[in-house]
Amino acid sequence: MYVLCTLVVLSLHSLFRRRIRDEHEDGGDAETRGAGGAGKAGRTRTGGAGGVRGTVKPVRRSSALLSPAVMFGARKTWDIGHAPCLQELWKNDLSLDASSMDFLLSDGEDDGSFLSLPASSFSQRSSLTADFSDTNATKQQLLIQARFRSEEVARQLLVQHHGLQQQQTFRGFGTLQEEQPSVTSKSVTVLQAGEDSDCFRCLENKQLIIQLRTQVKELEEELLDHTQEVERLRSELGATDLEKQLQRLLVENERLKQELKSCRISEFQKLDAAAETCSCSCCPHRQDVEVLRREVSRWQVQARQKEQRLAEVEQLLQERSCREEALQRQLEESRRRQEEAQHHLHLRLQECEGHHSRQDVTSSRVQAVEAESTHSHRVLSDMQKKNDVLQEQLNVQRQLLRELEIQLHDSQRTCAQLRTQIVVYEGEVERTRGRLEVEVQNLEEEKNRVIEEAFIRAESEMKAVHENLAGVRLNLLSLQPALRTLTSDYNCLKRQVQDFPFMLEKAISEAKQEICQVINEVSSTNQELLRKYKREMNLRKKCHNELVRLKGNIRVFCRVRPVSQEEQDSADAGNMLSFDSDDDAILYLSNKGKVMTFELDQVFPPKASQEEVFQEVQSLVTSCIDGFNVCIFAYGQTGSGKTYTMEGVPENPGINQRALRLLFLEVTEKASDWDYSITVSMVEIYNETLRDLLRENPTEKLDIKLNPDGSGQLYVPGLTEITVQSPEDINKVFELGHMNRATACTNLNEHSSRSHALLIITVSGSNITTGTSTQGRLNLVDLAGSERIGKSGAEGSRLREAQCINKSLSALGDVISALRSKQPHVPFRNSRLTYLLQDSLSGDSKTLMMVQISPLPGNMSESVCSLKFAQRVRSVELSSVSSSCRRPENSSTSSSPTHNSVELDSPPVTPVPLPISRASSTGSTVSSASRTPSSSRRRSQSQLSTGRLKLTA
Ligand SMILES: Nc1ncnc2c1ncn2[C@@H]1O[C@H](COP(=O)(O)OP(=O)(O)OP(=O)(O)O)[C@@H](O)[C@H]1O
Repeated sequence: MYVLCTLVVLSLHSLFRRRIRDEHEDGGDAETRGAGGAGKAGRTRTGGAGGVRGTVKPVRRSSALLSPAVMFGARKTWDIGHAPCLQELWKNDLSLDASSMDFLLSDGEDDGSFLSLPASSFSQRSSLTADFSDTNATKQQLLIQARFRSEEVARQLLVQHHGLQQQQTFRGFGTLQEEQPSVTSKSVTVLQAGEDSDCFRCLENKQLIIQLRTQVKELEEELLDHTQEVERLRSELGATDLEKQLQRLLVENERLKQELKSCRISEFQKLDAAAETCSCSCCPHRQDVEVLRREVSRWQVQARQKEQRLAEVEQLLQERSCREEALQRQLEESRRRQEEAQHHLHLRLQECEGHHSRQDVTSSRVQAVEAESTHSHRVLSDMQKKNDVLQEQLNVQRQLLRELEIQLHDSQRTCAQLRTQIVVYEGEVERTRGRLEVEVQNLEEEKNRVIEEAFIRAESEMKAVHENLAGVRLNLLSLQPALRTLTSDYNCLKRQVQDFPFMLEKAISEAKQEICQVINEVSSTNQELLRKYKREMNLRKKCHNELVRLKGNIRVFCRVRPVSQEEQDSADAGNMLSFDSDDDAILYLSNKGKVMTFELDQVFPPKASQEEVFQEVQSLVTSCIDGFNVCIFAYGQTGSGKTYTMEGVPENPGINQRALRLLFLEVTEKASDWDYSITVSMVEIYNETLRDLLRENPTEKLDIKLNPDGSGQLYVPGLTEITVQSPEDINKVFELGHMNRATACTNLNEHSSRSHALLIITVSGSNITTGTSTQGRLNLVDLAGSERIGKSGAEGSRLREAQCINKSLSALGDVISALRSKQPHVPFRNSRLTYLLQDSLSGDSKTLMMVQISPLPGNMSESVCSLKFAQRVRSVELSSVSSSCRRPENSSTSSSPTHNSVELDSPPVTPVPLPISRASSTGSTVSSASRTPSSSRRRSQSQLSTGRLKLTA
């Protein structure tokens, strides 16, 4: 019966619970439909209860689903249907996770079994769930407590239902004994009583449902109030002290940051203002501003580092605060559980004791009933068994109580440890806080210091800026009148600019007229200057000509070569030649006790250098640039130094190279006004044959012809002319000439002394300004050595060479004599040499004969001959016959040389018997035809013998 009643009660309980759950689900769904996740949680829980009721199905939930709002819709009670499972779990010592715990908490409707959980419990549940993940030990502990609680609640429910059944049963038994004493009737009564009881229970259950609903609503309201209250308290009280401290620090930090930022901004603004005010590069404040900027940037870097450090410390503090908070929550939870456990244990103990006392009462009643009925005996025995079971349960409960006490001790110990840990953490937090405060203090001091420094600097800067500003204002005040003046000027200029195009046009036309006028003036001035220049040039030329004329168009120099070392060893040059220390134109020659005096234009002693010789020659060379024809030739016996004087040696060049260098120098100096070109030709006359030494085939003979252009000039057809532009070109030309001369003759030395070598330099110039052009020619001649045939005893080809040489030299002497005596006829055609040099020996040409003398006594006779020849040439008195009277031979005769004149004017073989009558004794008016060689020779000899005679015909 008891079992039947229990089953009925349980089925009713299950039915009511399901109905409540359905109703609650309807409300919960309505509530959680908006909450999404909560609705899902409710559905999951329902499915679990309706589907697999007998198994523990873990459902994972997030901590968000455990919020009070969500938990409100799914109020937690102990599900009695899970009791066997819990027991089984307990027996198997299986651990439950948070989801299993959540699953085991389901709806309930019994007053006694209903475990009302306030909102604070729900809120703590989230922390409980969070604590599960902290440590396994804590989790296990909480699971054990949950098991205890579930077991305890299940047993309470069982006991309550059981007690209710017993009471009803006993009440039924009483009624039965009063109305129907028989056992059968008792049974029927019991059944009737069961039906009444069912009706009663139905009504009672309905009331219970209504009460429960009312209670649920009240609890909802209460929970809502609690939640609001908690929120309000939290907002009022704020967080814990640590949180408050942290918050305060954060606020302080923010404030400091803002302050620092504002200080920086103000400082930058001040600096920028100072920099803008003092924008000039030379302002000394600019450097200070730069320094301040650098310092501020350095402090910014340091501030950033401090901020980072502060953030790290804040983070650390926050972490520790969280940890401390978690520990505090853990401690609170532990305390709360401990109190709950104590409370439950106490209640259960009381209940057990009450139950025990009730059991004792029941036992006494049972014994009384047993005495009346066997059935009662059976019931009594059952009750005794039940009592035994309860006794056992009581023992188990006591055992559990002891275990719980042990657990309580453990919890207290854990609590103490946690407190110690909290104290440690608090100390650490305090230290960190102290450090932070010190750092914040330092930072603040640093910040204040920087701000003060910056402020002081900014103040000084501002002061300076203000001063500058005052100065600028003063300047502005002083500038205002100037500005007014400038404004008026500007307006005036504006008007002028507006009028500018017309003015410009007018000015341009005026300028054009002026320019035209100036150009005309300049042009006329130029014409005048050109005219004057030409006149001056002509004057200069006339002066030069007059000077040369005064000096003589034909000048005779004498150079005595030094005695070489070998010659000094072999012969004594002694006193044969001597010089006048007062007059450099006198040379004394003692021969056989007689002293012969020779007066020339210039005498160069052996010690005279090439440079000294050239200095006397260079005026003639420069005449060539002015358009004069110049002829310089060296005359003398073999070995007297002709080649040395004309060509020189590489380390000491002679007249040829120096003349060309001088020409280049002069031409370069006049390059601004004149455009000159210099051409060079080299020819050789050997045995009256003309050869071009700059040709590829130098053996080819050349001819001399009259220029077909009608100028009356002679020219050599096919003669090579090389334009030289530098001294290097000259060297190349000389090398080529020497090479060809060597190619033409097998015995160079011998041949070279037996031929005349001519270097012909033509200087053509045109004046860039005037357009006038000039052309001058410089003939530099290295004559062959004169030789006395009788003395040398030459024969054959040697004799022919000597005859040719003497003939040409004699012809040269005749030409020079004719020129100096201004004879109307000059026998140029008597030899190839004179014919070639005709242009350079006639007209305004200037001629220089360099007579080379050997100082050796063995060459005395040749030296005397040469000197006599030079003396004779020089001593011819200048004629007053005008140049117009002097006509070249070819101007009156044919262009080709006539042998008649050669024969007529040809001198004797040796230069010594030069026809004196032709050369000097006849005078300028005497014709060559009237001269008698014998008389002139005698006269000359007599004059020469005395050494005093000067021909002054
Ligand atoms: N002024 C001088 N100073 C030094 N040495 C000289 C001088 N004059 C001539 N000599 C030397 O005398 C020698 C003969 O001179 P050079 O050959 O010039 O005579 P030359 O008259 O040209 O003979 P040739 O008619 O046979 O050609 C050379 O060795 C030369 O170096």
